[in-house]
Amino acid sequence: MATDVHRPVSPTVTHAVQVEGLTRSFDGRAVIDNLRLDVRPSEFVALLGRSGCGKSTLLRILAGLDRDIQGTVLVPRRKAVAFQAPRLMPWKRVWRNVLLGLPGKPTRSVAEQALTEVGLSHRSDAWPKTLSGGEAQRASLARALVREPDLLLLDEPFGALDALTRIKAQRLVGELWQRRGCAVLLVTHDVEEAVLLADRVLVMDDGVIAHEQRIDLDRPRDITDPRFAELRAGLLERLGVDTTAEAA
Ligand SMILES: Nc1ncnc2c1ncn2[C@@H]1O[C@H](COP(=O)(O)OP(=O)(O)OP(=O)(O)O)[C@@H](O)[C@H]1O
Repeated sequence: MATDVHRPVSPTVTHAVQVEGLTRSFDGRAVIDNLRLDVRPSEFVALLGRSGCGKSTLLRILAGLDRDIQGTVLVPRRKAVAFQAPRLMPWKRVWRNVLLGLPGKPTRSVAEQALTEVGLSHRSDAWPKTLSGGEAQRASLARALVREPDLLLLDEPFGALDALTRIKAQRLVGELWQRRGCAVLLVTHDVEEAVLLADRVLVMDDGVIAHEQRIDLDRPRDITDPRFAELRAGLLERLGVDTTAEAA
């Protein structure tokens, strides 16, 4: 019999995420089908996969936003999620958005600290509509950080940003991860981003983790390193992208 367990675990255990036999169906179709996934504490894992393969569904389940599942999902109590759309409340100033939903009565200084960490303290009093795309995304990251997560779930957080802002945001997330030491699960469409940031890249297909690639390159990573290009090409191939034209 399948178990339905979605409970927080102590962050001192050997896993930040432990998923077994996870199945999620929509209208009788299993989008996630008996999936197994382990993420170690402090590990940075990137999740790739063709559009519609179930990446966001998996992330929502890990975030506790979808509990209509079969299987076992163990995640830390302290977790936070940031989505592609920053989801800021337009009627609250940036610092109040950062504290939104936090339990207790957090002081402004808690928000200020997180905003400083993402380089946005100068926009603390601003209204969300006055922020640039990159600033709004950093506010969203600050909102995740004030939760002091043991697990940070990122769903295409840089997807809507222009190329330069995206590079800066990627660098920021890499720095935050190294400083905070939390586990990160990053859903992305960008293979280069995955190889740049992750310890391990997973490729999802047919409702399971179909492929796993460890990235054993020193940090900060050099995208001109031939080994970087090799890993990138291997993953693109796994995703069914023909890279021969690129190589020619
Ligand atoms: N609430 C829902 N009701 C019905 N079907 C859903 C629901 N949520 C997701 N699905 C379906 O589940 C499948 C996986 O969706 P999901 O958003 O997880 O994919 P994804 O891999 O994140 O896609 P993308 O990369 O395009 O964001 C899709 O076929 C989607 O239509």
